Amino acid sequence: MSHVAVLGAGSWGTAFAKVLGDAGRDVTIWSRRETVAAGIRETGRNPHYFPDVRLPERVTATADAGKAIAGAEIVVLAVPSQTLRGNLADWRPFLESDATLVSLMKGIELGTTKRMSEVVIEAANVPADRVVVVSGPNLAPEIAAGQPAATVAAGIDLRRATLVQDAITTPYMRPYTNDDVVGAELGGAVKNVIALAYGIAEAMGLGDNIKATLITRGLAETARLGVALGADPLTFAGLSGLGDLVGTCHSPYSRNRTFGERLGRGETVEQAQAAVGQTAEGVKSCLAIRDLARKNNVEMPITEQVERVCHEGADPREALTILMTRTTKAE
Ligand SMILES: NC(=O)c1ccc[n+]([C@@H]2O[C@H](COP(=O)([O-])OP(=O)(O)OC[C@H]3O[C@@H](n4cnc5c(N)ncnc54)[C@H](O)[C@@H]3O)[C@@H](O)[C@H]2O)c1
Ligand SMILES: O=P(O)(O)OC[C@H](O)CO
Repeated sequence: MSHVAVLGAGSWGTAFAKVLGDAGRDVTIWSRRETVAAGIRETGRNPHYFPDVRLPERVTATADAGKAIAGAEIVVLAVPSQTLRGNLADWRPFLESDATLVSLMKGIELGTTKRMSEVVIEAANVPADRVVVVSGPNLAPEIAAGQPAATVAAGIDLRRATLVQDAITTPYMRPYTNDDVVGAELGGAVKNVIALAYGIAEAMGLGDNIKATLITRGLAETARLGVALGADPLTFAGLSGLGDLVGTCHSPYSRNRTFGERLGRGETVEQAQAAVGQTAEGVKSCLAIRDLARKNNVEMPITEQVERVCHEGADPREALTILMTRTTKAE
């Protein structure tokens, strides 16, 4: 069996490589920083992200993308959404002609408003059936610690979705297949925006009623956009929809929720980014999702207000007032 390449040695790339290794796959992680790659090779741990987590012996690392990708039948993409296109331009020459490309990203590209699988198809110049999206309630620190979790491997080619499902099945990870790529990707991208709103609400000392409302109405606007783009509405009731939304909003591990809490305490986006350190996709994606919704004449009031708070300096209290005083309507 050929090895799996995991491109990106951040929080999720590292935890996902551990899952693959525990499922019996030989894994090569590509890290941008040679120090991180050397740390993984020499200590069997990612010194920057999970210094206390021992990676399986089958997992190694390199800072040479060509070496990581050559011969891999599965190539896992685990970089920030906004850098993916540029990264793929560099990696494309090394891809095997039948490799399955797995997207772990939960974002929408700024400017183009494209989903990550669309970016992969374009930038790697591969047909849509070669892309599988993995998305679900998958907080990396829990998974790195071996806590049980489930996820979705979504692809239009069931054979490839099943290939990925098999490659990540372990006693602590239970993956389901799904053919709704659009629904899986939108659930993952929009939940980050709603988690920002949830974090803001938490920091403002708002009660459980309104936080439950944010989750429920957040899912409603996610599904509205999804249906307009051809997703199956039922996908939003599944792991990559409601599951991920609830997991992210509730978890102190969530970078998006934490980022929102900092904004809700009055920090600027720059201060919150410096404190969180890692990728909080919703901060940039809220702009792209808002634009995508407007293009498709879909109302996304929570996303609109998160964008105003993140990028237009709006006061969260004013944003809440706007949401609460919208024209009343049927559910
Ligand atoms: N962490 C999680 O729990 C989790 C779970 C599911 C999905 N995701 C998604 O996975 C994706 C990656 O997130 P993460 O948690 O690994 O983020 P992270 O911030 O922990 O890691 C990002 C990695 O990308 C690298 N990177 C940054 N800029 C780069 C560039 N220009 N080119 C190449 N590499 C670059 C960083 O060095 C780092 O290794 C995001 O879309 C996120 O939403 C994360
Ligand atoms: O830490 P976050 O907010 O990026 O969320 C991580 C995962 O997407 C949860 O499924």
